[in-house]
Amino acid sequence: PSSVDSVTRKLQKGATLENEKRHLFWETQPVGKYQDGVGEGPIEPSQPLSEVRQEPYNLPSTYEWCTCDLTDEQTMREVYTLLTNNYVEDDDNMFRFDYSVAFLRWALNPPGYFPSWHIGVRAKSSKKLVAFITGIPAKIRAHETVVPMAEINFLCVHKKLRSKRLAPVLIKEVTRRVHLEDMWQAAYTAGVVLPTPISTCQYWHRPLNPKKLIDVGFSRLAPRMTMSRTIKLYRLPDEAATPGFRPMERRDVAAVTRLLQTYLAQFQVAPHFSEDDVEYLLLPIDNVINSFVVENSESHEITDFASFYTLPSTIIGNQNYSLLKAAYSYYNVATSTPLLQLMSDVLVMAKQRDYDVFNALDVMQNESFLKELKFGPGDGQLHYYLYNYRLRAPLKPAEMGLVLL
Ligand SMILES: CNCCCN(C)c1ncc(F)c(N2CC(C(=O)NCc3cnc4ccccn34)C2)n1
Repeated sequence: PSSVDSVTRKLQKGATLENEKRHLFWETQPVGKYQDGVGEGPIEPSQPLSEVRQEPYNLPSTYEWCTCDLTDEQTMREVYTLLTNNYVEDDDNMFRFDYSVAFLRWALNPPGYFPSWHIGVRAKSSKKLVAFITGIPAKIRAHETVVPMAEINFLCVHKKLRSKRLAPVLIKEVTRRVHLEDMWQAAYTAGVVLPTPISTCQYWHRPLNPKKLIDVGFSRLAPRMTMSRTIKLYRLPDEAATPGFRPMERRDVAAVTRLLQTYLAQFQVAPHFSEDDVEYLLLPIDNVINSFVVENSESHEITDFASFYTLPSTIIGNQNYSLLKAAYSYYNVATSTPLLQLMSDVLVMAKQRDYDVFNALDVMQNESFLKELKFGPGDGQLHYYLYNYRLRAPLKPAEMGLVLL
């Protein structure tokens, strides 16, 4: 009936209006388009620190800035509660990310982090945390240049405060605080299209518990397939196949760092990991980060590395299940074991640890194993962005060596 059409039209108008406002903000930022002949590098010059705006940007009068000390239990609880109730949902509002407290502490307090880059907005009266945005320092290589950047993440505005134009203020405030630390570039990802993606990647999903995924609507029974046939299709061995495949330990840090640096050198954009970064970021913390190595039984050499991070999702409004336990492929290096076999062993590890699904982006060499290991393409695209840094041309997913959390 025509009333439905007008509702749909209004919704679509809302979305495009949202998109219009979004572009109005981003056109004021140094996130320029690709221009033939213009070289690679910063779009705007850095400023003397004296010229950086000293005072925070203005908020609506009933709100105030705060810095969230994530080493404080109470503050971490407030951040967790804001995100688990108001952070990214899928387009059909069936799932919402449920980043855990342990994950947030790991992800946001790496060596050399700046407490001032963990930014919150509170209601002055109730002191309730209603918005959040974070930055962490990272060395990112773009082609042959290693650039100190801020990795921006966890931009979240409480559902009740949407369309109050808070997001642009949060982005400007984190940019100001990054400038105060004499850093002028940033990297971020988003499921939405903004000016100007440096790469657009595709999510792929490998069911581990296909019955639950179908019950909660994450995936659908394929045509002409029964549930029992589907369960059999995705069955995995009980043990890893590769001799010497085991969880990573502290003694492996130097070898894993060498493996990663050599491997990541082939990608046009990639993190520049030090041993300290590897020790902090890749040693196993159950239900946060799991990592594995292959140790050659004769030479005791570390020849391969694989890792995934844990990011559950709240299942919104399902009677039987409340949580989707998802593993996300992180960094994987295969120099002796075929990548296909290494990733098959990682799937076995995730299944052993009761994950429901294993997600991977089509970045790095992931394309080479996705179909054979029975991943299916997701509907989620992830767009990568650099702030104030122009590349010569956008990257194919296989040229992207950076995975953000
Ligand atoms: C720096 N941050 C980027 C990573 C945040 N990540 C993991 C993310 N960013 C956008 C996505 F599109 C996405 N997808 C994983 C695929 C997926 O599993 N889609 C179904 C689903 C299950 N749970 C949720 C929660 C929110 C959105 C979709 N969900 C799509 N992942």
